[in-house]
Amino acid sequence: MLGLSNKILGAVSLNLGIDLGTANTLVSVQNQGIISEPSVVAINKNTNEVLMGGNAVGNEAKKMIGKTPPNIQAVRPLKHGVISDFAVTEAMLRYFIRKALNFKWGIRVRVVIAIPSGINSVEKQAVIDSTRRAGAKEVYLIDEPMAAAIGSGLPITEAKGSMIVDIGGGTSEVAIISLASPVVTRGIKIAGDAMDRAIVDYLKQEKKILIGESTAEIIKKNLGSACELEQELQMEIKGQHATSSLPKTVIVRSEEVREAIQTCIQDIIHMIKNSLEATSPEISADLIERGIVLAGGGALLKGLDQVIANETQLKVSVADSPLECVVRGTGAVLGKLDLLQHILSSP
Ligand SMILES: Nc1ncnc2c1ncn2[C@@H]1O[C@H](COP(=O)(O)OP(=O)(O)OP(=O)(O)O)[C@@H](O)[C@H]1O
Repeated sequence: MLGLSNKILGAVSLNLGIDLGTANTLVSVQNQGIISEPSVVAINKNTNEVLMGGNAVGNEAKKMIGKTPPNIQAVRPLKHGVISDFAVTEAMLRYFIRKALNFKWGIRVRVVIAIPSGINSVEKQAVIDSTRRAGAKEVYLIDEPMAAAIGSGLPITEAKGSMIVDIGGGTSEVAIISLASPVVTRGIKIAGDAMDRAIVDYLKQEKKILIGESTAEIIKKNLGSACELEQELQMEIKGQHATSSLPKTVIVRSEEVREAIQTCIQDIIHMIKNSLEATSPEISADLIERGIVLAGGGALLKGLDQVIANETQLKVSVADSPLECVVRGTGAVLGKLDLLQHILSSP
C-alpha cells in the first residue's frame, strides 16, 4: 500500500505517471511508489452509473466479475488497449488520482499517461480531456512502447537501435528505437486476453467444460508456456458441463494449454519478425549486439523468451518487473519533462 509522506501532502503539486492498461492500471507517484490495480469498474446496470463505495473500482471490482447480481455489472472500460467506454474510464481515473493523493484536496496534479501507439488523434484528445476531468491540471501523453523502453532501462537516446516488445492484456507492441525516436513500430490486438479466450474455447471444445475468462487467466499463469517444459504441469479446474450445464471438474495439462495459445504466440512472433524485416542493416547490427527486451505481463509466459530467441536468432531478455515497465517509464519522464519533451506524443 502506498503511503504519501507529509512532505508530499504539504506540497502544492504532485506528479503522477499512469499506465492505463487493458488489464491493469498502474500509477507511479513521484518519489513515493506505485499503485497497481485491475482496470475493472462495477456499474449499476439500471442507471449506468459507477457504484458508490470503496469496492467500485480495481481489486474489489475484479472479484465481482461473473459473480454479480443482475443489476450490477463489473466492466473493463478498455478493450484491446483502446478505451471503449470513456465515462467509465474517467471514473476509474478519478479513483486512481484520488487514491494517489490519499483522498486529499487542493493539490495541483501533473500527469504523464501512457497510451497504445495505435490510437488516433481524436482518441488521444479524449484521453487528455478525461484525465483533466478526473482531476489533473496538466496532461502529457507518451506511447506505451516508448515508456516501456525507458522503464526497462534501455538507452533510447543513443544513436543505436534498441528493441522492446511489450505484451500486455489487449495489445502486443514492438518498437525499435534510436536517438529517442521510434524507427519501426508494430502492434497487434493479440496479447494476454486473447490467450485467455483461446483457453476458454479450447476447454469448451476439447474437454466439454465452460469456464470464465478469470479462470482461464489463472490457468494461463499457472500452466501456460510457449515451449515444452522440463516438468510438465497440471491442475484441477472447476466449471460447468458444456451441454448439461451441471458443475464439472477436469484435470488440465500444460501441454493442452500450450496447444490452446499456440496461434496467439505465432501471431506475436510474426509481428516481431515483421518489424525486424523493416529495419535498416545498421540497426539490425545493433540488435545482434543488444538483443530484444520483453516487457508487459505477457513477458512472464513460461518459455516465451526462449521461443522468440530461437525464431529471431537474437538474444532475448525479460525486463525486471515487466508489469511495471510502462509506469516506471512514465515516472522517469515526469522527472525530465523539459529534456524529453520531444518523445511525448501529441494529439
Ligand atoms: N505469469 C504470467 N504468465 C502469463 N501471462 C501473465 C502472467 N502474469 C500476467 N500475465 C498477463 O499479462 C497481462 C497483463 O499485462 P499488463 O498489465 O502489462 O497489460 P496492460 O498494460 O493492462 O494491457 P495493454 O498494454 O494491452 O493495455 C494479462 O493478460 C495477464 O494475464
